[in-house]
Amino acid sequence: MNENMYIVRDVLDKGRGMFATQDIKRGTCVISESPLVFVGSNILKNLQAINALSKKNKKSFFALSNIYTDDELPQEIGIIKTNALPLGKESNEAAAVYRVISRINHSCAPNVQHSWNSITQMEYIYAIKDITAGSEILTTYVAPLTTREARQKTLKKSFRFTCQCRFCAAASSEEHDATVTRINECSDLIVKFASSNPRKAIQCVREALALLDKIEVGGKATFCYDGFQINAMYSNYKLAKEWADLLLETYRFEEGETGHEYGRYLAYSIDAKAHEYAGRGRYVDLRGV
Ligand SMILES: C[S@@+](CC[C@H](N)C(=O)[O-])C[C@H]1O[C@@H](n2cnc3c(N)ncnc32)[C@H](O)[C@@H]1O
Repeated sequence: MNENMYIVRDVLDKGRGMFATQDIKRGTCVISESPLVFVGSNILKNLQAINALSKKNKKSFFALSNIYTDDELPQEIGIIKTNALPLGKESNEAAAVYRVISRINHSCAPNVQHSWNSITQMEYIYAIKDITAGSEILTTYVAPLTTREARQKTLKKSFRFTCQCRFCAAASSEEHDATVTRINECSDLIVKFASSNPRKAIQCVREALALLDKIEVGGKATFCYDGFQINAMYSNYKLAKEWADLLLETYRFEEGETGHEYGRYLAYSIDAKAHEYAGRGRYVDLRGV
């Protein structure tokens, strides 16, 4: 763990939070950390897991914030509900609580992204944009490609605060909503056109990537994957290789080399034909799209 890149300190109206102590370049792993405790939907199991913690870890756990103090919940459950982060789909466990990572506050315009690695059993936090020394390190607690209303509703219900980020500010929320709505439309159009009109599908991939560049909330690797897959499917292997390289680079910036898809994407960049759908469609010239 690199303790020098950040500090955890009090922050006005948010409790504690994490701040950069130096300039951090996009793609840097800001922190990697093993969970204090794994948690799931079984309350009894959660309480037993917390009870089994070492004295030091128990102290760290009970030092975390609890926003559910008025709800007559056991303190342990309040802390879990405030601090647990979901793990990846490939994990046997649902979520985990961390001594340091659980201190990261929310923004709908985050500068870091979480990534769970089920082999190392660690959570990694990667900078998705350059972060200047002194800035707060912020992740998103909600799906970033949703409208302001939906994000605010979830944050209020689950975390009991109103986000004041630039995308929630009245002046820019309408434009941001229109952008995320269009990105989601592009996503649907890619699925619709992938098998009938691959040129149109690639156009939608490019449009979504350009819009994501504008709002910088991460999530570009998914579209790079679409670009790669469509080119591989219609036997445009030279282009597929270019998309696979872009996919690998984008994924490395978003999820790091510790991301669980990194090995698979590396294989595509070495050999675009490694994809299961490679050459499945009749050849369509996708050059110049
Ligand atoms: C996982 S904890 C984050 C660390 C917490 N601030 C602390 O003091 O330990 C989540 C809680 O932090 C606070 N929080 C996170 N992001 C916030 C934000 N953007 N504005 C206000 N409060 C925020 C809320 O109380 C939320 O329920």
